Amino acid sequence: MCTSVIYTAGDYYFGRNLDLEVNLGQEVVITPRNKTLEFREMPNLEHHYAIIGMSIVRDDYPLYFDGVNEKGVGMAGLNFDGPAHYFPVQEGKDNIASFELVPYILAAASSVAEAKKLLSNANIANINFSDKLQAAPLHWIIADKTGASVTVESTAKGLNVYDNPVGVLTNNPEFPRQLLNLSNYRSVAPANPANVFAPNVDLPVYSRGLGTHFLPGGMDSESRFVKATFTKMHAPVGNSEVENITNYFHILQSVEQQKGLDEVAPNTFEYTIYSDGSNLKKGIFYYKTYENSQINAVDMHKEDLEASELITYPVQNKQIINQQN
Ligand SMILES: C[C@H](CCC(=O)NCC(=O)O)[C@H]1CC[C@H]2[C@@H]3[C@H](O)C[C@@H]4C[C@H](O)CC[C@]4(C)[C@H]3CC[C@]12C
Repeated sequence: MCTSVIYTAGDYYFGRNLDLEVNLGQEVVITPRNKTLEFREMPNLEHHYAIIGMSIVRDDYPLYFDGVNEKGVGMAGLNFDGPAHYFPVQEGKDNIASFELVPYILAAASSVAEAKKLLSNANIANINFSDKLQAAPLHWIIADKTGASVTVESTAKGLNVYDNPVGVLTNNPEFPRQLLNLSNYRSVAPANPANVFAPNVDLPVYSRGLGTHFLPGGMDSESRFVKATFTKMHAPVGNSEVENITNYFHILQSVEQQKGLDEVAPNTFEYTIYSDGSNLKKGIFYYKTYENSQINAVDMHKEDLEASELITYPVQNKQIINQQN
């Protein structure tokens, strides 16, 4: 499972947890402005916005899991196994393969509004990257540096672009149901609750935090959607970049999947392989991994964004303990 969140704290931060049972060997990949982006059914883009994000690279093509562009638009693909449906190539439509969607949007959209325009005539085409890399059933969240956010879902009913008022995405079920489910948690609050349950009975406030007693804590997608939304909505605003990115990772960690808790096959466990968060205005990509609790950063503006070849940084996976004596 995965969780993706946009957090507002003066600047805007966007990223995700990637939860899976296997490490696919992703790296931090920068696609500079003059790297030609090829699309199967759409014209190639020789010049476009620069992109940074987590990706694997196959045949010199960046298969982004999530990323942000230099205009402050962020996008992530999350598992949507079941409802996801891609269609045959359709005449008269903008046919985009699912694996192309992140580079297609981030290359050309400078806002969520522009992303919506790019999607207005889109058909998510059922095209595999290769025989080995078949299309993954995904849905997507797009967010920008104004805080706007949409969810993109291609189901048997067609392509839906939903406004996302909470700026959070996890996995199934379809987005409108995830949103409606939040109503079940209207009474969850940071403060201890008043006794409206049985006002004539003495119900002692025996613990701090009773307002969150019914906050879900499961690994499942609905639970993570509720918990990440609640945590984000009440996250403090920091006074510095370091404070903000620290807060951001705490939001993601509220729905971290620890090893051993989510068995997806006998003795095989999904866990949070990495968490990342980018400052959408500054183009700085931060990440940590399950093994490495340190926050690492790659600043896209420290690279030659006019270049024409992909730039990659290996993920730092080694835990470095700050030995104090
Ligand atoms: C499985 C994860 C989503 C995390 C998640 O929700 N996990 C588990 C679950 O809930 O079941 C998705 C996110 C991005 C996806 C990858 C990207 O879309 C890029 C690429 C696209 C190709 O069509 C398939 C492979 C490949 C490399 C995808 C494999 C599946 C990934 C890694």
